Amino acid sequence: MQSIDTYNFSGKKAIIRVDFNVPLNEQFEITDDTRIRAAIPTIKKVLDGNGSAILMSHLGRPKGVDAKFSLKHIVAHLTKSIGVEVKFADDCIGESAKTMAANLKPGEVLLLENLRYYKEEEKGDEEFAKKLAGLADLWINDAFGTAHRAHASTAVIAKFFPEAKMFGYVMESELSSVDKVLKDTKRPLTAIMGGAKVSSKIEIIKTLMSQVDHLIIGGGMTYTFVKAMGGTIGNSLVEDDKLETAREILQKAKENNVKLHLATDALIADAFSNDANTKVCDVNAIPEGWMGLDVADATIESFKKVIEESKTILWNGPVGVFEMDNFAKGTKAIADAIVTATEKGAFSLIGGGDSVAAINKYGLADKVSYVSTGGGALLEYIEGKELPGVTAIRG
Ligand SMILES: Nc1ncnc2c1ncn2[C@@H]1O[C@H](COP(=O)(O)OP(=O)(O)OP(=O)(O)O)[C@@H](O)[C@H]1O
Ligand SMILES: O=C(O)[C@H](O)COP(=O)(O)O
Repeated sequence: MQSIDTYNFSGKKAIIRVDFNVPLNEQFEITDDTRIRAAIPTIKKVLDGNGSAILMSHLGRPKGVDAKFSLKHIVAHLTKSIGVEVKFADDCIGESAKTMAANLKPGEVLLLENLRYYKEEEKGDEEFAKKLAGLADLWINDAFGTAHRAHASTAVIAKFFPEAKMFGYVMESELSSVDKVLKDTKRPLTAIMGGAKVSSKIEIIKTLMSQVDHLIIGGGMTYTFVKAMGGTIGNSLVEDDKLETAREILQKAKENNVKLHLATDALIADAFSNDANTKVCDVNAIPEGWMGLDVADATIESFKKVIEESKTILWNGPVGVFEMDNFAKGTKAIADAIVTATEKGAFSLIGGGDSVAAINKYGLADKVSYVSTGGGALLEYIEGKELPGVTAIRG
């Protein structure tokens, strides 16, 4: 396996798979550039070694060519972040990309247009991968956020670079940070799972039950558990077809001696709006027409205590609708408690688009041990699944 630290990039063109799938607002401005900032050291390493960098990524889930998903929206921001003018090819394969790549000089950077404008990317098409590979001398995979996808640019392309493929620094640090949580765990290990994607996350909770000491359930996830235990949840978010899974998890917690912490009180609202009427009530007794949108004070206190006594912390998913100021208190309190634990020596790992957005919003990203660029990829890696983007390099 080649290493980015020792490879001689001089005069070479590196095609780097990055994950620049960043959130954009209506004006196409980047609202969280964590993924771009993370990729800079890899790009600079190539440039400083007298090589040139061809960057390729997807953005969103376009169905064919769609200007809304063009990577041209990030060119200016990227130029500023790298400190080198980024050239842009309005196609990722074809004549323009080929010519621009061929003319690229050492120290220069070229960004290719959205890979997902071609359905061949997600299909893992070999011919498409070959065309991408033809632009460069070596392949660096630095797209941890997309490492769980077996796509042309994340995995299939590897076969065209048997002797010249390597991880970038994002991949290296993501894998070693997660490995640290999984293998070298200081206990107690606490996982905090919140957010809204109950069905995709409840399965990973099942796996986590054999790894964690404490499991804190927050956010929209709460109400599927409360209902499974016979509580009344009003109009709160719930996934009825996961009630049985929730019961299995409760049972597994008992068997594995995992301390499962569920909210006891909730801040409820009569509409999904920052202006809704609110009140605090017992989490098991939410009236019809009301929904739980944040944890309330008693829960915050008990969650805080568990977090602050933990030695390893994994956080995925906010515990309330933190985008609305009136329902952000719980998520802010969790972030603060994680910072306190980290200051006391705990290792804290934060992953998932909205959890990372929350930690950035509160200016606390530098005060936790590791902020992951992965959402789904991080969860799949923790679950113990093989990531195609990792296998493509490591074999
Ligand atoms: N009680 C709740 N009811 C409804 N939505 C909630 C509740 N609590 C949190 N949420 C919402 O959950 C969303 C985030 O959920 P999500 O599962 O996507 O987490 P994430 O951190 O982005 O992880 P990933 O990137 O892996 O998807 C936020 O938009 C937040 O408003
Ligand atoms: O945001 C992500 O999780 C990655 O960029 C992967 O995106 P995808 O879920 O559309 O494949």
